[in-house]
Amino acid sequence: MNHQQPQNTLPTIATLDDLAPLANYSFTDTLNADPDAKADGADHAPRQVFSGHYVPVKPTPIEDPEYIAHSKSLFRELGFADSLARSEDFVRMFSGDTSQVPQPMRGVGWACGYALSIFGTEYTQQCPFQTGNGYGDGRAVSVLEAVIKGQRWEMQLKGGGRTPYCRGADGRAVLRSSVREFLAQEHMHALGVPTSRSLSLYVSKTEQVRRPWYSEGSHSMDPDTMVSEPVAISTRVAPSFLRVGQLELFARRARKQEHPNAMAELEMMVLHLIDREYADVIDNTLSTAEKVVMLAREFRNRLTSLVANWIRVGYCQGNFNSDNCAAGGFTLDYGPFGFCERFDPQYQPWTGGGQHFSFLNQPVAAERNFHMFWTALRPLLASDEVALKQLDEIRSGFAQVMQAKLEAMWAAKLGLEHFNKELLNELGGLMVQTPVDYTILFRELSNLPDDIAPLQKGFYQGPAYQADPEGMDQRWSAWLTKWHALIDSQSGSRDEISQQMKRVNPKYSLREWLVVPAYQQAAEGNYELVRELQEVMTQPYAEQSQAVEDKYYRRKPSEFRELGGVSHYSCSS
Ligand SMILES: Nc1ncnc2c1ncn2[C@@H]1O[C@H](COP(=O)(O)OP(=O)(O)OP(=O)(O)O)[C@@H](O)[C@H]1O
Ligand SMILES: [Mg+2]
Repeated sequence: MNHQQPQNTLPTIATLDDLAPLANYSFTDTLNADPDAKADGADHAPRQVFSGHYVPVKPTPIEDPEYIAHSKSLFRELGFADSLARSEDFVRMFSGDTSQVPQPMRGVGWACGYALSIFGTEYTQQCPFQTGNGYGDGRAVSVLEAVIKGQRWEMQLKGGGRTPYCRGADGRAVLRSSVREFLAQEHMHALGVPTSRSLSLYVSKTEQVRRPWYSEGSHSMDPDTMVSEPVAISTRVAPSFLRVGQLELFARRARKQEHPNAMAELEMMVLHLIDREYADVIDNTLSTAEKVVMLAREFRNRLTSLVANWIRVGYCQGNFNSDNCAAGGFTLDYGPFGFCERFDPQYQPWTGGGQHFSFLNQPVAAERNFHMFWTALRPLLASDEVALKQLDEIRSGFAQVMQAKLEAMWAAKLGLEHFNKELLNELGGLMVQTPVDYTILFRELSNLPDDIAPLQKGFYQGPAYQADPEGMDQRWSAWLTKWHALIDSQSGSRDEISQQMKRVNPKYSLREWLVVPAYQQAAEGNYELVRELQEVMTQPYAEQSQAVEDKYYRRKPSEFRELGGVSHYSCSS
């Protein structure tokens, strides 16, 4: 993804009519539609989809939409005027009513099927038909592909109504989860982590749906009540929304020879992925076999960088299944995510997620997804032994590349030119035992403090610390002395090292207890806090004002510990 777009060009798109001529639908124009689909896109009941890459679907608009927010930085990058976000026809389209879009935009969008693997194991039980033919975008509907300033973007409504993949659910996203996803995507972008982006967020003033959730003050792991929540549509934007699970679906069909076109559909999908996400690094004139090998190498490169970045900023995806793993190597699906506060290698905010998807296990989870990706590509190289061997070597080298990226990341977080295993392990032990606030600790270290007093701002003081505070403080001091000795042996000045550390250790992270009041107030029609969080969290490395620091640069208050809906949550849909 291109994250370094010029920020200062004047807006050129002030109306939907300005945007319309840029529409260019490569996905639906080059790939296969489901032959059983309805041409008018009125395809809103669960059913099996046996072949084809997509189903044409008309989104279902939310009732009485109201503007909450748009991403000013994405608007700037796209050359959209800010006023567009509140204009009538833009609001209509991005709250799901595509019946009046100006041509050559199309009123019918599309949804895609995908397969699911959890931690490297294929599943079909989640499909209502037990075949895998009913699983895919159940509430995500793409409504536009456009080439803007030379770059192709796809725009997808989340919560845009039922599709054939809805599995009997309502096709909606509630305001709570939409606010979280909207804020998190732009926060991650500002953190320098590749991600789908947020375009806009609209809520319905009248339409609500019921969801299981936590009663006030509940410490239950699972939701203990049902609540009515307003529905919302957030639009997310990315070069494509192709997932590892999507390749898997076509590879499974090819492997089982489910229909005569299955292998051809797999190859089309893979070549389309290369066009959409890898055109800048994979030469279009190469043979398919050469392209596939390069794709695997480049995806390995992106995926390992991505996960190292997640750990750098304290992000836990929570449910890193292959269907939540974008084949372009960026973050996708901000449902069960969370940012680590009290450091715990096994931090996992999603109650349904399991330890295998916990914070520091994400490199292993990524390797499982990469394994499924590799499995899906292999059939395409069946007749080319040399290419197959290259592909297999890329697969087997994953752990080594991942390790190298992690070591470089930890070294950078500590301002070191070289990774030092012993130093990191000692620090890790202290971080767990104390325990510390992940963000605050590294940010305070970035000031290269002479003693541990500033670090104590991030101490939660658990039982081990309380049992022997002086002993623990001494261990921290001893560690700090060792670290300082390494820092001082390096070439850069202290000031340079500090500045560099502050570029990799954010000051602000999207703490869940700060997001909760924002979506609660939004449900009452007050969007101030959502917009304030958007401001603060899109400049996560900046010091910002004293008032912002006092409010947002804080350990998690103890009253939120183990609180349902704050410290943990069931899949937030
Ligand atoms: N309310 C709903 N109606 C229809 N389908 C749903 C609903 N909630 C989730 N799904 C579907 O269930 C599957 C698993 O849900 P998950 O929480 O991973 O996805 P999501 O957050 O909706 O989607 P995405 O991965 O597109 O961000 C997805 O395929 C999703 O489309
Ligand atoms: Mg998902």
